[in-house]
Amino acid sequence: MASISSGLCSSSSSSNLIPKPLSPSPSSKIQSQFAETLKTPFSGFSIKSRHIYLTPHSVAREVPSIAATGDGLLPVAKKKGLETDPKALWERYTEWLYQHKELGLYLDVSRMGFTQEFVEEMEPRFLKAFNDMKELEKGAISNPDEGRMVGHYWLRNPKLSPNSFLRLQIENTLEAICSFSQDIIEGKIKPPSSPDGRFTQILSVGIGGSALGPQFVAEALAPDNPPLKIRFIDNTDPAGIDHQIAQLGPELASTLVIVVSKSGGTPETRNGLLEVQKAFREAGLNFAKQGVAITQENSLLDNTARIEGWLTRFPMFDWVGGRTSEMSAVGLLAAALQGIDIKEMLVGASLMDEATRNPVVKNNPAALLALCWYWASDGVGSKDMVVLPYKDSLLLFSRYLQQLVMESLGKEFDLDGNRVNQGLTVYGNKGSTDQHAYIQQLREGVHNFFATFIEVLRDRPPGHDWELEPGVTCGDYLFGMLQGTRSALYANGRESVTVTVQEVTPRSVGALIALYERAVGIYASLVNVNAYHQPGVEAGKKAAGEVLALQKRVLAVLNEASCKDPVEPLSIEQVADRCHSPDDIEMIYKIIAHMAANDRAIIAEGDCGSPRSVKVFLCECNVDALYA
Ligand SMILES: O=P(O)(O)OC[C@H]1O[C@](O)(CO)[C@@H](O)[C@@H]1O
Repeated sequence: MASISSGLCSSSSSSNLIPKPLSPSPSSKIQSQFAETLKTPFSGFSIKSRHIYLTPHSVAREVPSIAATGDGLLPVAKKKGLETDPKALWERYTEWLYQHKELGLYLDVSRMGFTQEFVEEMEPRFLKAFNDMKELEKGAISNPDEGRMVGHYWLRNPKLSPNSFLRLQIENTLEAICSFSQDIIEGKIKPPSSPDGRFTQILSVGIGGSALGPQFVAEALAPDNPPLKIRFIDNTDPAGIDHQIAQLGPELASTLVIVVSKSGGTPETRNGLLEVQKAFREAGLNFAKQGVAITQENSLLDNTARIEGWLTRFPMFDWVGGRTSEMSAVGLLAAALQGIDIKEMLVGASLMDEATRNPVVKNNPAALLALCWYWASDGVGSKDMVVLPYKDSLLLFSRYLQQLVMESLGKEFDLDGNRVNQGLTVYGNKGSTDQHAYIQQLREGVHNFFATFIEVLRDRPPGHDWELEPGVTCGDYLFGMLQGTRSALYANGRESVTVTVQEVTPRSVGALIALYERAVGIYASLVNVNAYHQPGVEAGKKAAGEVLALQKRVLAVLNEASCKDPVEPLSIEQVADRCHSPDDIEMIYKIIAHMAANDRAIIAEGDCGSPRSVKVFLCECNVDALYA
């Protein structure tokens, strides 16, 4: 059982990786049966020969090298211009391996096929990118469309802030997060009607950048028995919301609800809040005494929380974007309440920030990543990035990166107004689980990706490992799967990057976040797009608003017909005409089908499968609405 790190806001050594008790090893009989079932390791891909052949009674034998095999597919790598000679590959590996000693982090780009000429050609662009990042950190308006500074780097090093006002804001907020979480954990701030007088659960309501970071960090770092457990409402799916509330059950009384929205007006988050407030009312609880808001000053949410007298409010700064907000109150409050050492996260990020300011590409891990992305995708997103963390606790890293990378880089226009339709597609779950899902296609199918392996060297807390067959632990298999997949992909011409950390700790997670934040910033400069706005999301939001406005008109028309005596069922065409929206007929049909599926409309004739035959009226006539 892992215990929580004692000083959640201390910057001393972490970690939540307190050794778990040793689980008893299976009896020797079970062990040998188990070993039998594992006789053919790595059967999911074709590494039939390797230097060390992992069988239950392994004997090192002379076999062809992993790098040089992959089922004899080496020529494919060669044809694709990739280095294939094992010695030359080793040379390339050692020459390009980036190491951050203090963080224990490595970046291996040797399995990307970029050439020296390419690196040299990219030099001027990198010079510009480094300069852009420097200006950004100094407080330039690096998000020109929104007229905003971009300051997530200041969050982990407030001294860098362009003025002392911002610096104080950051420091005070951190201070407030630490003392508030301490008070909650120690029971100094209590829920009003909980029997044992302590908050036990967090319900975090937010979406996108206001959810993905906290979700990733909770999964990666929360101890097995955190002081407060966390749940998320990150959608406007009523069934999903009901599920979260039902799971809390009577613990709703000891749930701290954190509502997170930078803008304070995101509809999904507002809906989540209203649903949760309803659940509180129904349970006879006072929401305000258990509610916390994280939002920009004077936003709708901020004003609501202030007027209703919520427990407290934390600021979200104008100059921090949602997808880079993990080190702001958005990520830190939830993490601290779960007993995660947030100062260690900040130290990790700050160390990485320092390293990624290095103006020499080879010595700058974020620049190296950006170089690889550019190389693999021709600087136009022609290949996808598949992120494969080989560690269960990092499962959500790929989802987190998906927003960070795709919302930042996926842009129609560049900074000069040219239509470029830029982007870099990111997906992935975790290894070796994905070995048994989609890696088949990665190795042999359409070649439209490059991979990023995330490797964690420490399998388990020290002293807890055991050999499930002679000389081999469970973690060795995970390691073998990663290395084997990397080799097998490469042998078939599929490039990859490997990021290695020693352990999953607050420090390494902070560093990983900072590494990718900077890589995105640099890459955006390389391809000349604004990484810090998201105009494309607005189109969908606007269209959603229009659908809801149309639904109100449909309801009014149907209500009028349904209040007649006798009730007048209407065809879809009639509804569209009466709404003065004949061109929206398809949407009107969908609105009606949705209402019918939710018992709010009655299909009098026909069925939803044949739209033209449908005649519809409402379940109830709303007389008040007639005169509204
Ligand atoms: O924190 P907010 O303002 O609720 O926004 C949530 C998310 O919505 C977006 O603005 C996109 O719609 C993201 O960029 C952001 O992370």
